[in-house]
Amino acid sequence: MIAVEGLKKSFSRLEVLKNVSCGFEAGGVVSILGPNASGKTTLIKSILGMVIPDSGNILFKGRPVLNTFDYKSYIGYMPQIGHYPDNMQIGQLFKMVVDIRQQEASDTDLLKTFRLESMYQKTMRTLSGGTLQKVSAALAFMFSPDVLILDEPSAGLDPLAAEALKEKILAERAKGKLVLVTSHILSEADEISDHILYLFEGRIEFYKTLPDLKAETGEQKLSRALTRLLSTTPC
Ligand SMILES: Nc1ncnc2c1ncn2[C@@H]1O[C@H](COP(=O)(O)OP(=O)(O)OP(=O)(O)O)[C@@H](O)[C@H]1O
Repeated sequence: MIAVEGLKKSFSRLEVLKNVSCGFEAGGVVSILGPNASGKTTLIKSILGMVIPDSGNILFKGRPVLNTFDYKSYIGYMPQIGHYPDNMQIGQLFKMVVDIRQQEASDTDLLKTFRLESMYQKTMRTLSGGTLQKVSAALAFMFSPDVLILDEPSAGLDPLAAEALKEKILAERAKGKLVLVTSHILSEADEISDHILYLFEGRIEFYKTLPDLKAETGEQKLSRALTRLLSTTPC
């Protein structure tokens, strides 16, 4: 579905992605893990065309994405922190997105689960951080995209909302969707992931299936498997 080939990106003199190559297939959840500043968000923003790499290629369904836009309609993106117009109401935001897409929402599960419809009159600047996250999540899933890219999706969500989002991710994966998730919450990654991609200082330290990772380390939990595997690498 997505191929990343020899991706390099620097911000001034800081090399953030150092020759990253990986592929992501449909029908699975890939958790992109790694310490702060290891390049996780830069990698997903490169896939989304929000960061322009210095070199390397990104292919979506076999076609290079650089300077193209169409492929983005197949991707639902939930940013780490959603930025929306301060004075816009939640209802206006959803209407605006539907108008821009010229397409009715085909998946309103999270709108209902998070009871956002009852908050349509609230303006974005009055929302709590967690409610903003719920809005971002509902938007990401709204048009039933083939690929979901979720940047620390449960950060700031209350436990029930985080659980609901996890269930939604698993339901979409069961439909054959590809879900890329960055996270620092290992228990959550343990429950939802098919693959773990671990970035360290802009390089892929490893990219393995979760069962392989556990078998290789002899551990049952992802957190312990990572500790064993990365005992010489700071987390
Ligand atoms: N637009 C930018 N300009 C300058 N530096 C940037 C920019 N975007 C990211 N960086 C730097 O690139 C490095 C990697 O950032 P990135 O957000 O990809 O890390 P991350 O692995 O997602 O981190 P975290 O786990 O903290 O979210 C950091 O040192 C960050 O400060």
